[in-house]
Amino acid sequence: MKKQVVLYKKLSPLLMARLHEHTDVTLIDNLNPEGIEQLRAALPRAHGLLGASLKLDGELLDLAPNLEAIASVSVGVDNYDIDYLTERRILLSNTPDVLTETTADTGFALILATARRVVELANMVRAGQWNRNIGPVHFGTDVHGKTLGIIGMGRIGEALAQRGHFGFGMPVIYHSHSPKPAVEQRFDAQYRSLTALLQQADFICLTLPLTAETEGLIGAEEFALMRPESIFINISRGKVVDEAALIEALRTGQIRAAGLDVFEREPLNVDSPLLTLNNVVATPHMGSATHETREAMAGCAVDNLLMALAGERPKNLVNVGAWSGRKDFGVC
Ligand SMILES: NC(=O)C1=CN([C@@H]2O[C@H](COP(=O)(O)OP(=O)(O)OC[C@H]3O[C@@H](n4cnc5c(N)ncnc54)[C@H](OP(=O)(O)O)[C@@H]3O)[C@@H](O)[C@H]2O)C=CC1
Ligand SMILES: O=CC(=O)O
Repeated sequence: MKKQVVLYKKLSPLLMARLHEHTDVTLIDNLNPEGIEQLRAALPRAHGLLGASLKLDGELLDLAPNLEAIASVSVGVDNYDIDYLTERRILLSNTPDVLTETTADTGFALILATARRVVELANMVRAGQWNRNIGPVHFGTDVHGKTLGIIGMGRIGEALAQRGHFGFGMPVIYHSHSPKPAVEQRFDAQYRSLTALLQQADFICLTLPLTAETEGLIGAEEFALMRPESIFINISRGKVVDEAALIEALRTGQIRAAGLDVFEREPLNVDSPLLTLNNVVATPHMGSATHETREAMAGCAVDNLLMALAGERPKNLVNVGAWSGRKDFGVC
């Protein structure tokens, strides 16, 4: 008998065919209230789940007594209760690496767009307001040669450092749990405390995960350490930042501008004060959103799920404790 998989994200025909070959698939193609009801109805028979952008907590997963594995089509795993999954020995996998370069490209797009006011000035042209040569009131600020500050020197942080160092001649400073000698050597980067980074960087870029430790990491006190020339970029998760404090910092000129791909609540409400500010470039959580990368992520998730359902350790296992737990209990 084939195992039952519930998909809550559409896949390409190629990946769909691959999944169908090995499993019985139920597709929930919309996560509206009706789709969530369909998901709840499908959970009791599910052995595997594959999807993204949905909070899967214990309340929902208690409906899935046969669940063996969840393959998230994302690198971030803040939508999952890892302790709960580990306790139930449900294998959680994610999709690191394949999205690193694309997400760093998005980060750099936001750096350039905010510094050079690309969106604001392009909108001015569209609105028919380009009536004479632009002057200082419309000038931006240079990117090349400025100090790039990276908070969270992991895969994406490193890819951002590569772009800044080699592409734009930017001195790189960074903050992480611990110094990274290999990164320092490669990009001539220097480790800083969080406080020193916030005070010294021209571009302050968040590339860390949302965890209990990072939630609300950047608030009023942290914005107060930045300078009026500082540009703040968030491509990690909205909840790492106190959004009200960010809005205040932008409004009062405590910082120059912000490039934001992620928000406390997504999709961002059209009434958000952020959208009234010209010095904000807001994008719709599109860090990894290219055809190539999204297909690679989905392929990676399908591989992980099929491995897990075949009793093998998925390549990108997140909760290693669930695997050792399985072995201890003789499940595999
Ligand atoms: N906007 C988008 O579309 C996308 C957003 N993302 C987000 O980016 C995040 C990072 O992805 P990725 O680079 O692959 O992950 P990595 O795990 O490779 O890197 C994360 C880094 O953050 C650092 N970190 C974690 N907690 C802290 C902390 N409290 N203080 C300082 N540093 C910390 C870690 O440091 P150390 O190594 O020292 O422990 C680690 O190096 C994802 O979790 C996701 O939330 C990812 C893809 C797309
Ligand atoms: O935000 C995207 C992710 O992959 O995580």
